[in-house]
Amino acid sequence: MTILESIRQPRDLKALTEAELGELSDEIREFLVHAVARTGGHLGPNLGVVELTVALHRVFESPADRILWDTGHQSYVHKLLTGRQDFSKLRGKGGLSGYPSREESEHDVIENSHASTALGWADGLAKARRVRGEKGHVVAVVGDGALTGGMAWEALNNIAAAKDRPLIVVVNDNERSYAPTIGGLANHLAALRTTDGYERVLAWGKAVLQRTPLVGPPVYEALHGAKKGFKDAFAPQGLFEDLGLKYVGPIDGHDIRAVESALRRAKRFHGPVLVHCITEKGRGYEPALAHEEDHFHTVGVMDPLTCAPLVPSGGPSWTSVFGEEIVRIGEEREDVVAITAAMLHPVGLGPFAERFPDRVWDVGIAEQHAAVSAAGLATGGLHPVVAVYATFLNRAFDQLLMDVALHRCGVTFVLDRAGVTGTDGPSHNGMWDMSVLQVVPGLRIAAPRDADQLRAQLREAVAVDDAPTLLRFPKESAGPAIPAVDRIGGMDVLHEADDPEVLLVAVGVMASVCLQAADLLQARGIRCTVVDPRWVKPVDPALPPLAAGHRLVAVVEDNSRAAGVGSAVALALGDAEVDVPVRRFGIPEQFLAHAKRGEVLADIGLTPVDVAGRISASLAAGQGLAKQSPDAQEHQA
Ligand SMILES: Cc1ncc(C[n+]2csc(CCOP(=O)(O)OP(=O)(O)O)c2C)c(N)n1
Ligand SMILES: CC(=O)[C@@H](O)[C@H](O)COP(=O)(O)O
Ligand SMILES: [Mg+2]
Repeated sequence: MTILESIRQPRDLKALTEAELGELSDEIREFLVHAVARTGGHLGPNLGVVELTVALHRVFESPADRILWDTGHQSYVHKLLTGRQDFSKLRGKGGLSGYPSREESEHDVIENSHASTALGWADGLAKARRVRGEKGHVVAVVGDGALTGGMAWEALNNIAAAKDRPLIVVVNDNERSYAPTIGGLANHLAALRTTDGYERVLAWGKAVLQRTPLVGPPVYEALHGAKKGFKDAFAPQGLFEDLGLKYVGPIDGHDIRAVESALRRAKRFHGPVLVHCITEKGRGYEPALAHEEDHFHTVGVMDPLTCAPLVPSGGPSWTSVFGEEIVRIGEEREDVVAITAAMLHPVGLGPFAERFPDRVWDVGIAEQHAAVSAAGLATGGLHPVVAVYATFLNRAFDQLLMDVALHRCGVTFVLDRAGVTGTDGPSHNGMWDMSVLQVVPGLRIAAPRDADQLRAQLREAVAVDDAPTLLRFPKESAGPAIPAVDRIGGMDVLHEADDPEVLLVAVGVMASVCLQAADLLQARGIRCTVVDPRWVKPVDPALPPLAAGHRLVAVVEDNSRAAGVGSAVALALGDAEVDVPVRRFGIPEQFLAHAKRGEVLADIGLTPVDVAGRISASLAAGQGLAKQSPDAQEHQA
C-alpha cells in the first residue's frame, strides 16, 4: 500500500515523518499526472499545491476549520487527502467534480470555478462564527491570479477592517494566472519575493538550519519570528500590512516544514493574517514546466509520457477561427483593439497579441473592469473587442448595461464557451448570456452557426460603432459549413418545404440539430422550414410574418429556456399579433451536473430525436391546429 492510499482522512497525515511527507508528495504528483492524463483537467495548478495542501491539512482540522479554495480548480490534492482517490471519472458523468463539491464531501465549502470569491466567503464565515460564538479557523487559499479580481479586494477591505476577527488568507503565488500574472499587484508580489537582501537572509537561515538538524525546528521558528524585523530592514513596506493585515512571508510553498511553521504562527494570531507562499505551477512534471503558454493549466486526455493528445480534434476550433479572423480585421482597421481577462490564449487572442502587441490588454481576472475600460477605449476613438468565456460575462452585466450600452459605445463582446460546456460543471456552462442580456437596450447579439458565419458576423459586429454587439459560440470544433438555401430579411433559410407546418428557428450551433430534426419530422410527414436568424437580438422583423405561414414555431437554443431567444421570439410574435404557438427548446432552469457536452444535451432533451419527438407530439395533441388559428395559445414546453 502506498502512503497516499493509507490516507483516508486528513488526520492520517499527522503521524507521518518528514521523510514520509516527502514520499507522499512524490506519490501525489505521480498520481495526478497519470490520473489527469486519462481524463483531462487542471494539472499544472494542482502539481503546484501539493505541499501547501498537505501542510494545510496537517495544521488545520478540516471540516471543523473551514478551508476554502478560490476558483476551486486546484482542489484535486485536497480531494485526495479527504477520502476521494477514485479519479477514474474525474469531470465525467457520475465521477468526481473538477471543483469542490458539497455533495462529495463535508470538507468542501464553495462549489466554485469563478475566481476571486473565496475571500468574500471567508469574511462571511468568520463573521458567522463570531456571531454564533463558534470556535475554529477560516482559511482561504487564493492564487496570485485570482487576487487580481476586484471582488478579492472588496473582501480584503472588509477582512482587514476587523483587527480582532481571526481569518487566514493564504496567497498561492506561482506568478501565473494562465500566463504570467500582470499589473501592479503582480509587481508588488514580485517585489516582496525578490528583494535582494531579504532573499540573502532567507538563504542564510536555510543554510543554518541544514547545518544544525537537532535544533532545526526551534531555530526555524525563531528565524520566522524574526522575519518581520528582517523584512522591515530589507524588503519594501508591504501593501498588505499597510492595509491592516499581518503579513507572513514569503514562504517557500514546497517546503512543508516552512509552510506549516507559517500556518501555525498565523493560527496563533487573533486577527487577519496573510501568508504569502511561493509555488511553482506544474512543479515536478517537466513537460508542464517547459510549457511556456500556461504550464499545463488544463490538459485534455493525453499520453503522460509524450503529452500527445489522445482524442482527435474534430477540425478547427471556434476559438481559432475567431483568433485568425480578428487578426485579419486588425490588419484592415487600426482602431480595432482587444481585451482579455487573464485568458489571452484560451480565448484565441494569442495571434492578435503577437501581431499587434500594443493593441491588446490583459486586465487580469477583472471582467467588470474589462467592460468599463472598453467603454473608455470606445469613447477614446477605438473599437475594443472584449473576449471572455460566456459564463464570466455574468460578472460584467452592470458594466455592459450602464457603461457600454447606456453610453452607446461601439464595443464588441466575443463569448467563447457559450452554451453547455459540460465537464467543468454547473458554474461553467455559458447558458445565461442570451437570457440576461435580452434586457440591454441597443445590444445586438449574434449566434454564428458555423465558422463562415463567425467570420462574417464578427465583421458585421465590429462595423457597429454606436452600440454594443456580441457574438457567442461554443467550445471545441466549429464543424462543417452549413449552407443557406435562401435569405429572408437578415435571416438565412437552411431548409424549405412546400406548404410548411413547422418553423424551426435554429439559434447558432443548434442549426445542425434543427436540420436533423426537420429530416426526422419530414419522415413522419411533417413539413418544416428551418431558419437561422443569425442576429438573435433584436428579433428580425421578417420573422413574425414568416412565422404566420406556419402552424407551430419551435425555437431551439443552447441557452436557458427561461427568458432566452424563444421568449424574445414569442414576444415579437405577440407584438406583431401573429397568433402562432411558440415552443421553446433550451436548457432547463437548473444547474447542470458535470458530464460531456453530448451527454448533457441528451439528458436535457436537446437532441434531434427529442426535438422532433416533442414537436410531433405537440401537433398530434392539436397544437397549432390550423395556420393562424385564432385560438392557438402560446405553448410553454
Ligand atoms: C471570473 C473568472 N474569470 C476567469 C476565470 C478563468 N480562470 C480560471 S483559473 C484562472 C487563473 C487563475 O490564476 P491563479 O488564481 O493564480 O491560480 P493558478 O492557476 O495559478 O493556481 C483563470 C483566469 C475564472 N475562473 N473566473
Ligand atoms: C478554472 C477555469 O475557469 C478554467 O481553467 C476553465 O476550467 C478552463 O476551461 P477550458 O478547459 O474550457 O478552457
Ligand atoms: Mg497563480
